[in-house]
Amino acid sequence: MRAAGSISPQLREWILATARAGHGVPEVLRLLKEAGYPPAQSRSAVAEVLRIPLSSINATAPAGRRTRAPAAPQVEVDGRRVRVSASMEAPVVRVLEDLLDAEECAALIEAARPRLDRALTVAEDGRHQVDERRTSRGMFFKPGETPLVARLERRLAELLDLPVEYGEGLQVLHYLPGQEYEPHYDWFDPTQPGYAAVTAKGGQRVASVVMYLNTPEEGGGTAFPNVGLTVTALAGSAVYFAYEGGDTSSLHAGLPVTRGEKWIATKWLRERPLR
Ligand SMILES: O=C(O)CCC(=O)C(=O)O
Ligand SMILES: [Fe+2]
Repeated sequence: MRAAGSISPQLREWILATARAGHGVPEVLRLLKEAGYPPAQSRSAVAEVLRIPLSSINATAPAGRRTRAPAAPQVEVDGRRVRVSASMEAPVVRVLEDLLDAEECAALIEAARPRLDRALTVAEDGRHQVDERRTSRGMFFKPGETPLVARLERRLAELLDLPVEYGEGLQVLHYLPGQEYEPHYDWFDPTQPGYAAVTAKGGQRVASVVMYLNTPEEGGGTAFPNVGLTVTALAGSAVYFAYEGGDTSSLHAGLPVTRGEKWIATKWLRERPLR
């Protein structure tokens, strides 16, 4: 192990510049490994330079669970056939057809509609905040709040091979023309001061499922700008994507709705049980 203070000025500068350029800790570590630095040394250097607890980036910390990506061509879950119509590996993306039926989509929208509020994001200090990057309105269901929510949670658990306790409460978002969700990552940035608080229960997020509850007349797809992919918002279908914390290829956005409206339900999955 390297003693504190023995990091060369060049390495210190490089770590700072790379983190400031928007690369997450795992990406910084990957680049260091590529450049030939021993992993343990890299971890302690990154922890010291970025002033984050070594335990939050230590590879020896108990590894949490991951989701299983649904396999093409189709998966039988909850008595239905979910078709996997497109797959990508970097980032891990699956486009899922017929995950929800029309009645389920309509029932979720109607249950959410009276409870919509300005959608919040998680601030750097871990608190929820109103954010200009996210202009939609939304609400959260409590885990298992209604029989329909509970059934969807079980369906997703079976589909992704991850028990329901690893899932955050289902979120429903509503976008009107002009509203969007600008490019962002769903994983929590370990370099942010609020990281310990948001991950204290459940740990890091490992995957997301964005379910389309209606088909917008125009616009409103989910874009992955780093890989040039846009998934069309089609009622009843969904996009699943997984990321090891810091996977910058998972950058994604809810594109502006240009005509009509857009309703989605999002499920975020954690590496450890939340309850
Ligand atoms: O609206 C979308 O298509 C994307 C939503 C999203 O990224 C999220 O809820 O985290
Ligand atoms: Fe997202």
